[in-house]
Amino acid sequence: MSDYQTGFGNHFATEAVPGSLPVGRNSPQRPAYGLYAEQFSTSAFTAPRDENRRSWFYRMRPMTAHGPFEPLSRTSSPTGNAPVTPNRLRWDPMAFPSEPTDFIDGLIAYGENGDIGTGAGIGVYLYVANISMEHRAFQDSDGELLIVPQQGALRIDTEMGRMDVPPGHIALIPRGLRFRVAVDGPSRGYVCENYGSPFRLPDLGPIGANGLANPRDFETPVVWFEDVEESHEIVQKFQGNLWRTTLDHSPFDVVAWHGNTAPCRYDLARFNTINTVSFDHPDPSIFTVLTSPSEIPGTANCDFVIFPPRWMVAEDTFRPPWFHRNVMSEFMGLVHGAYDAKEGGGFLPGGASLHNQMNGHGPDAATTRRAMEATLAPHKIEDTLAFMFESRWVIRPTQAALSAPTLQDDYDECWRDFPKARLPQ
Ligand SMILES: O=C(O)Cc1cc(O)ccc1O
Ligand SMILES: [Fe+2]
Repeated sequence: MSDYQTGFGNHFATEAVPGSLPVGRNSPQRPAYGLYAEQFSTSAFTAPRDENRRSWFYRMRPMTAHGPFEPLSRTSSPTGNAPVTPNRLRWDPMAFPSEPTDFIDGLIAYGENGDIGTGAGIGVYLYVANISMEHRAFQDSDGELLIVPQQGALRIDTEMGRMDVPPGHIALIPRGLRFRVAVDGPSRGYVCENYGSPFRLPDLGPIGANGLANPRDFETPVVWFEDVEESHEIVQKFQGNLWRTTLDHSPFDVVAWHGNTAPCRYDLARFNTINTVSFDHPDPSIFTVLTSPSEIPGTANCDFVIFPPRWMVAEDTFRPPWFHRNVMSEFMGLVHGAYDAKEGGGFLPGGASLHNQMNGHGPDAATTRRAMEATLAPHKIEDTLAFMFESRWVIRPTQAALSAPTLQDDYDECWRDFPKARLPQ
């Protein structure tokens, strides 16, 4: 006969071995007996309190320690499409092209979710470019573009003004606005194409009136135009496909404008990073720069989250990101430096990783060992700038991304060799 805890949706607590459940905290530096702490999130971190669901597990081995899933012979999709892999994926940075390649030609789709037709979801791209767009402009009717340069400063000329966007900055281009990108040497970066509601600043709740990304640090260009009577190609992305037409003059001929939809840039170094000054590793939603809400409160179509340089001061805490299964799907990139969950290497500037809905991920074995052994003095994580596009829908990797030579075939190996907990006899 089993024992039970009664009630629906309570905050339950249960332990099979006395002393295995930490008291008053979630993620101590060394959980009892060498157990591993893991968060199991079945709602978005930011779901309203009444809807928020998560539990913490203390287990003998991290659930990340497994090899790739393979299709069961019975796996088939009702639509006949290839099954979406549940596997954790990681890519090395793309090489720079040897052929002349501009921003449009160098955009490579890595994943997508939702549906362009109904205006939900995101497309995720990486770009590599080595020449500027000349007599050519791009218009994305399918979504707003969040551009994250990783190498090479971009000069983005838009119908509403011009912006310089070096690595460490982001640019936000409204859906449908025409723009061209000039590069200064080999350039690489990431793009989130947002089919859903436009990105906005997150509510701050108990943080108060100030903090995270502050409105006054976003910079929208003043008007700029050119009077050029030369042929220009206009490339439009519409319902997933590229279309082209020509104009006999420059599209950048807006002489004045007013209104509240406009491009902007933001220096991520201005982000006011907030974190614990006591214990436990807070949910990464505290690092949200911008959010595109969906129709479910607190459950984003897409959150843009950064992991900037910051002080780590938490006491008796496992300081890196914890082991995690998440109802939300996470695409990550790295602008520079190293990411604190992957000290074992393999997640490189310009590279990317994808941890889709409910698939276990977290610190690699090297990071875990070091974090459990560390002396917990205040420590500044310098030279780091990772980010995440986090979405309520599974991000389906594209065929191009799955067959790219940069796809690592040994990603799962980083979660091998965790020592098993030793329970009292
Ligand atoms: O590295 C990740 O996957 C992102 C992430 C960061 C963090 O601080 C906590 C949880 C988490 O999933
Ligand atoms: Fe995660």
